[in-house]
Amino acid sequence: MAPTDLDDLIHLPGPLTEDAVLRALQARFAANHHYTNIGPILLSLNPFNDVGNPLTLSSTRGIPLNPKLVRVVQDAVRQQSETGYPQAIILSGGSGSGKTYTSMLLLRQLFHVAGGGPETDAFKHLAAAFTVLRSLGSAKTNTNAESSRIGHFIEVQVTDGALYRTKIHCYFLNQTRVVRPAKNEKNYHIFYQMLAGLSPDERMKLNLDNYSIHNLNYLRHGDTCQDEAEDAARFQSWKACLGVLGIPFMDVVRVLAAILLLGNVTFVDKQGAPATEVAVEGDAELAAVASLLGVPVGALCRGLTIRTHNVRGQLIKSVCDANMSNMTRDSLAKALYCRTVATIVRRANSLKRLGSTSGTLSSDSNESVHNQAEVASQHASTVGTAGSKSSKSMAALNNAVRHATDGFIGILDMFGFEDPQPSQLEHLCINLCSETMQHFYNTHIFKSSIESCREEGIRSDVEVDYLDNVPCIDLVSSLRTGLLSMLDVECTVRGTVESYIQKVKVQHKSNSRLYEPRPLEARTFGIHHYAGRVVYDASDFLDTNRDVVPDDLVAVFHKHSSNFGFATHLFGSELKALFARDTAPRGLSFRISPTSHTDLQNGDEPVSTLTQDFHTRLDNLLRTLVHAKPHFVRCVRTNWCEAVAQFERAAVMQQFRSLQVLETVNLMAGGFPHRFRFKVFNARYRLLAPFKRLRRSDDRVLEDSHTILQSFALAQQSDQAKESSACSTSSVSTSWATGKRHIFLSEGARQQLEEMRNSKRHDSAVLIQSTWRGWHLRMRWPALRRTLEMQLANCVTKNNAGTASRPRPQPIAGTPPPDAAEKCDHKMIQQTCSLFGLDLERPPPVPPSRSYTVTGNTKLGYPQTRLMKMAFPEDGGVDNVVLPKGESVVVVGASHRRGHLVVEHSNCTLHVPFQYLELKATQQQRGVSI
Ligand SMILES: Nc1ncnc2c1ncn2[C@@H]1O[C@H](COP(=O)(O)OP(=O)(O)OP(=O)(O)O)[C@@H](O)[C@H]1O
Repeated sequence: MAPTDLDDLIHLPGPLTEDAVLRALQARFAANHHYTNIGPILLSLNPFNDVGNPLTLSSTRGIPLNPKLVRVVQDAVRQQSETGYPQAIILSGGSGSGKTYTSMLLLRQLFHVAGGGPETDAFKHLAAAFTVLRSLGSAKTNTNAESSRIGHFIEVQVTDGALYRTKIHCYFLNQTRVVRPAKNEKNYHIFYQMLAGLSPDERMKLNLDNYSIHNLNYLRHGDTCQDEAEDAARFQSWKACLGVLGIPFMDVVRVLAAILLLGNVTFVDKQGAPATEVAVEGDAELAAVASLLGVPVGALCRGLTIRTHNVRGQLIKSVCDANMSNMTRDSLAKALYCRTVATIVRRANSLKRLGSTSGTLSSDSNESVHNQAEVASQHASTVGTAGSKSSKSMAALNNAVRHATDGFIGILDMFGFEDPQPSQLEHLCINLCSETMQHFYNTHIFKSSIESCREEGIRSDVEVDYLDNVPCIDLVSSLRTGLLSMLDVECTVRGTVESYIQKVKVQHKSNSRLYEPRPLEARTFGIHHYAGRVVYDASDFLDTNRDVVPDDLVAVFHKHSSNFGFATHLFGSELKALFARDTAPRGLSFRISPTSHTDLQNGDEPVSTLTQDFHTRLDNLLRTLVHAKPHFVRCVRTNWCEAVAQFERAAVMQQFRSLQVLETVNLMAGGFPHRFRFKVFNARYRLLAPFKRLRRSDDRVLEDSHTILQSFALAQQSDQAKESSACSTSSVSTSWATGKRHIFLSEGARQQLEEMRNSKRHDSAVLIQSTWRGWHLRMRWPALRRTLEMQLANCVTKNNAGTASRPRPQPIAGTPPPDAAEKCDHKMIQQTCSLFGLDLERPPPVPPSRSYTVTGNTKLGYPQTRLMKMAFPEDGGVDNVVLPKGESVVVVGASHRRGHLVVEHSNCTLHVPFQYLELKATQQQRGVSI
């Protein structure tokens, strides 16, 4: 087999080595095959030939979908429908490896299969939400010009076979970027798009008429290159999409403009003045920010520079120094930004049931809806027989129904692993997330299969040695001694960065995952991650982790002093908690990121830190994922510089090692990566065994499993005999093993079983369909034949009269050409004919003419009296017998000529086409009702 045809790496011939895998993939890449399977896992290579795509649902419209991506979606939809279990398509890989690109294609396909396609309101709504969120949540980084800085999980809920609703869960927004984009990187795309796309009038209203990327502090310190035309176009579609979501455009841009202008407000310590005063540089900008946020400028200035302290119950006010004031200003900018994003996500998710506009599952999945009900009823019946109390079984039934119908299909596109210089606390969180996803993959693919083989005494031919990244996750996030927990403690005791680093080094001095980078610096440490080493600069760790805005500042947005409802709404929960008591402000600190109202009721301290919050979100995500069936898509970038179609072996190899591609190929080709409970195995594959040999009772499941496997082995032997001449060199195992509770299957065996199952189901479907079609056609044949004869007779008459020749039969308009795959196989036709005793060579016999006619709901026998609708024959007739128009004639029966009736008139017998004769209901001609 040519390497380019090798679409599953488990069939790689010869010894499985890193070099062989790389060579095969490079050959496929050169032939434009960017997707390759490793059993059920999909490996995607990013060719970078669409850099510059805004990566929204709309911008990926014209991209042809690879069949392998279609398969991933179809599998997820089918499995969700068959089992009722939620499904999660998990995309992983480093930054720039193509996760977002692929997730957009998958989401489009998911709508195509389960959501009624791109014309539904649900799709348009989600597409609009994505366009809005992409601009707000993506930015140019050193490695990716369209890097997602929000991790998201898109949940598509499917109920009763129809898409019920979509939900976007966003995890963690990189806040520091809003106020301090790293060197050569950019702030969030929306700011650049806004500056390029606002009309002069809008710019004036937003006080931005004299500003550009080059004089706005939050933008000018990063990369300032811009494609204005492109940004302006993106801004127009962003604006339109806000409208689709029903979010007032002016409200959002007022906040964004205020953030940009806040960056130009700088507090400096007054020279020679008492330490209690700071001066403002950028009064005009401060006034503009206040007017944009609808608050008095004095109140805003006080909110930024004055802090209330609660000293043993006594409230004391103090003036902050310039440094503190500038930090508060940055906190406000971050809070405004991430709360605006959160509000938009909430708004996008608030669409309730999608009503008539939602699509239904395609025919492939309709069958599955039926299966869901079956699964539910199976749950119910088991519970019903076992449970004693009816209420219990009712609850179980409800649960089962909910379980069967409330599943979702999710697409997870989290941030990719990255190593910017310097790496900050938020990068540590992003890399922890990446580590956690890698651990999830390891557990699902390697750990669970290796451990269950060991538990049930199954020996596999290959020993898979994978790298477990638990030590690294423990180092960062273990409950007491993890770096993040220690950081929380340091924030509580008001420690310093140096003391924090010192404590970390002492605590983890023997941990090989932690290392000291060279040259030695007091504020840095290095971590050996699964995807490489990263040096972190902890200078801002404590402040970033505290993540607070003082209540003095939040209080400014209370509706008493603010006339801009949107800004008040952004701090809604905090304002409610703050003004629930008489004194406000009273020295509280709130989180920069939005906090729920319930969390705020717990006391006067901020409920969590940035890293605790991140942890909680990650935990929630994992809780969702462990209940779902995962479908992994592993993304790999083919070079580090976003060059089109360039396969750099070193870059790919590095990612292969971190993603453990070779280990995965080894396991899939030679191990037992799949296991089924006996009952589940039987339910899925029993159609492969002879029906009569199966016991189909609960206590004989093992016996039935063996029977099925025997049939499978026989089929394998006959296949092998056929293929022996092909002399395949693939080393893929097609073996299985029976354990104590499970049947263990190699990937090769699973693929063969699935192939046989599909072909059996296909053959059976063809048999049923052809049988039914045969029966149906025979039932219609008499009428069909009469019509055809009539048409023939008419044509012949016209031909004889020298008029137009018989027209060629035309295809029925709109009928697609027959699909080759749908053609009945000849063997099947033979089987059907022999089943019904039909002769293959001759058409079915034409049934005799009926001895009655049907009018309305009445059967009327012969003879009948009818009226001539027009003269017959029109040309005078052979014996000069003419039936004039309006003449009453006696019809004695149906003619042997199709479509004609026999009329007795003046001792002559005439065969008259029935359209010449009108049936008149008379007293004498009463028929039988049918
Ligand atoms: N299959 C593909 N074909 C063509 N271009 C692609 C493909 N996949 C990705 N790209 C391009 O590569 C770049 C990086 O892709 P993308 O942003 O999806 O990566 P990512 O893994 O989501 O990165 P991050 O984790 O930083 O968000 C984008 O410019 C995208 O247009």
